[in-house]
Amino acid sequence: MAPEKSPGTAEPLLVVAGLEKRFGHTQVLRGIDLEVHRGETLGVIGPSGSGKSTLLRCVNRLVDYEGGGVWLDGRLLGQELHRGRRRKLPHRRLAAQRRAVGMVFQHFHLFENHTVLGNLCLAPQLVHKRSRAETEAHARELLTRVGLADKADRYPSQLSGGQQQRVAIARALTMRPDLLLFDEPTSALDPETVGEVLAVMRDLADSGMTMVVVTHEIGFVREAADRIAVMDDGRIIELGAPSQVLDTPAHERTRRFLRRLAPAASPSTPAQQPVPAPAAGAEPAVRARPDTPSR
Ligand SMILES: Nc1ncnc2c1ncn2[C@@H]1O[C@H](COP(=O)(O)OP(=O)(O)OP(=O)(O)O)[C@@H](O)[C@H]1O
Repeated sequence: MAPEKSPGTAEPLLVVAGLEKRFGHTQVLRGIDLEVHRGETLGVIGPSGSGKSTLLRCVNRLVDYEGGGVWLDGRLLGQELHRGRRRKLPHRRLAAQRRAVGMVFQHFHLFENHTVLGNLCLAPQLVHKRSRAETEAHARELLTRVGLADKADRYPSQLSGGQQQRVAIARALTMRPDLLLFDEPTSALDPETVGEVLAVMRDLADSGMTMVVVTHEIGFVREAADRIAVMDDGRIIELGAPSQVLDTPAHERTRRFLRRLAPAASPSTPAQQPVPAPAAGAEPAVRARPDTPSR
């Protein structure tokens, strides 16, 4: 039985303990234990269907789970104790908790009939009730951070996929989240725009944002992640430093997964060229997709 208070004394920002998730009769998560510390970037890799996206969706409570728990900054997310039993939080309190966890999806989900600036201002204006000027100033600051200061008045359809995803990242940041989750943020992009999105993510990681990144971009996690978790069949089978997991994997299933990827990911191949960080206010340098899974 998972504890009601976050386990351990090191006070990680995110604690996942004993997480179990089923879809119908299919057990998708089989007891996930995970801690992510403040400022840490955790990469999550693994074969298709191993439960990576479901893990993220349980963390930000897009889906319910059957066992275990998720704690952010020591608080059990989405549930409360009532007469000694756990029960779901009322919607309003759940929504408030969820704001602390930003999420960037594979698809950008931008509002097509709003400008880039409008997309960034919608949620903060509704939720924080800040002045329009203050919200816009923060949005423009974030657009500069993702290298799109000059695109504030464009509509999403006027941007490339990579630029739209950078807007989606900036939008996630408007709520000033404590934790940012990325669910395969580059897998829907044209190869030529993948690098610019990875560069923005790298910049965020360097700035101390706490991030969990589900990705097949092994070159990115090798460089940018502090640790990598390998998922297989609903379990974390391996967790460690990128060099340890990618170059000397302990688990045969990790070795098999890495062998199926492009050579750049395979154990004992040299690290790739670093992902360029974007200069403030400038378009991040574009680079080719570092590796593509051969699934
Ligand atoms: N809403 C759902 N209803 C039923 N089954 C689901 C649902 N979402 C996911 N699954 C199943 O859960 C398992 C894990 O899916 P999940 O998307 O978490 O894996 P993944 O590791 O992220 O895969 P991929 O790398 O292909 O995105 C799969 O067998 C999937 O079919």
